Amino acid sequence: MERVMGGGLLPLVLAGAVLLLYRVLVRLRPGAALQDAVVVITGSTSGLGKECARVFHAAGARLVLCGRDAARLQQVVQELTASSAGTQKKTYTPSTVTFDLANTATVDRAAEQILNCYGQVDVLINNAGISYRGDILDTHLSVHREVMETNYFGPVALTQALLPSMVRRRSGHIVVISSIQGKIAIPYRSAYAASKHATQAYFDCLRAEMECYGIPVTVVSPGYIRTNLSVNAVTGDGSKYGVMDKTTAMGRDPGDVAQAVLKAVRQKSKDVVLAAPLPTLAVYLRTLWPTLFFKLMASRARKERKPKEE
Ligand SMILES: NC(=O)C1=CN([C@@H]2O[C@H](COP(=O)(O)OP(=O)(O)OC[C@H]3O[C@@H](n4cnc5c(N)ncnc54)[C@H](OP(=O)(O)O)[C@@H]3O)[C@@H](O)[C@H]2O)C=CC1
Ligand SMILES: CCCCCCCCCCCCCCCC(=O)OCC(=O)COP(=O)(O)O
Repeated sequence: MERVMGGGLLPLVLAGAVLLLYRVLVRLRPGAALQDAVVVITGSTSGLGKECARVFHAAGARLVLCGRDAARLQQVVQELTASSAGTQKKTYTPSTVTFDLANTATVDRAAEQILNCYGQVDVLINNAGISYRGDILDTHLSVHREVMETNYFGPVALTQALLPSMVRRRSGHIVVISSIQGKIAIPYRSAYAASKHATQAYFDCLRAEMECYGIPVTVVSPGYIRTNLSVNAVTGDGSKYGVMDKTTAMGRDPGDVAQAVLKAVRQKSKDVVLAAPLPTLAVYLRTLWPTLFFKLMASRARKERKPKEE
C-alpha cells in the first residue's frame, strides 16, 4: 500500500485536492457587479427570458427587453416596475425594442435601437428560441430554415451587430441560452438539435476569439424547463405543435434557471450545463462510448415512432 501511495496514488490524490480547491475558490470569488449594468435579453415576453428579466431587474441592471410583440413587452415592463415598488435597491424601468429575430434583415436596425437606449451593452443574453417536433422524413426544408433562422442566425446576427461596440470598449459579455440538445442529438428533434449544436460551435469559436478583448462568452445548456417551449414548437409541416409535453411540464422552475443564469453571468462561466443527471451523463456517453449512445437513441426512435396514416 505504501508503495502504491508513494508511487502512483499520492500524485493523483494531490491533483484531486488541487482541483477541488480550485473549484471551491472559483465558487467563492466575488461575482461581477450587475448594479447599473446594461443587460439585453431576447425573448423576454415569456418563459426563461421573462424570469431572467425579473432576476436581472432585481439585481439593479438597466434592462433592454427584446421581443416580437410590443404590447407584451410593455406588460413585462409594468410587472417589473410594480414588483420593485417600495424596495430599497435602486432599480430601473426597462427599455424595450421590438423585432423578429428570424428576420435577420431587421436585426442591424434593432441593434442600433438597443445601443441608443443607454449608449452601451454590458451583457447580451441571447435567449429567444423555438423548438420543433417531427420525423425527418416528413419535415419540410422550410421548417429547418425557420428554426435555424430563429435559434442560430438571429442570435449570430444580433451578437455580431453588438460586438464592435464591446470590442471598442474592451468590455461586455455575451451569453447564449442553448440546450443540452446542443451537446447531444435526440430523435424527432433534428431541426432544434441542429440549431443548438450550431449555436454551441459558433459561441465556442467566439469565446476563443474574444478572449484577447476581455469579453467573456457563456453558453448555458439547460435540460427541460417548465415553460411554453413545447406548446410553441413547430412541426414538420410548419404548423404549431400546441401540446404541453409531460417532460416540459415536469421541467425545472424557470425562476431557478434564471437564478443560475445570473450566477453564470456574475462568475463569467464559460459553459454551464443545467440538466438532470441522466442527460448530463448522456453528454459524456456520447463522447466516451458513442456506439452505445447511438444504440440507445435508435431504440428511443423506435419506441417514439408514430404509426403512419395510410
Ligand atoms: N423550456 C425548455 O425545456 C428549454 C428551453 N431552452 C431554451 O430556452 C430559451 C427560452 O425558451 P423558453 O422560455 O423555454 O420558451 P418560450 O416559448 O416560453 O419562450 C421563447 C421566447 O422566444 C421568443 N421568440 C421565439 N421566436 C422569436 C422570434 N422569431 N423573434 C423574437 N423572439 C422570438 C418568444 O417570443 P413570443 O412570445 O413572441 O413567441 C418567447 O419570448 C430557448 O432558446 C430554448 O431553446 C433550453 C433548454 C430547455
Ligand atoms: C452512463 C450512463 C448514461 C446513460 C444515458 C442514457 C441516455 C439518456 C438519454 C437522455 C436524453 C435526454 C434528453 C433531454 C432533452 C432535454 O432536456 O432537452 C432540453 C430542451 O431543449 C427541451 O426541448 P424540447 O423541445 O425537446 O422539449
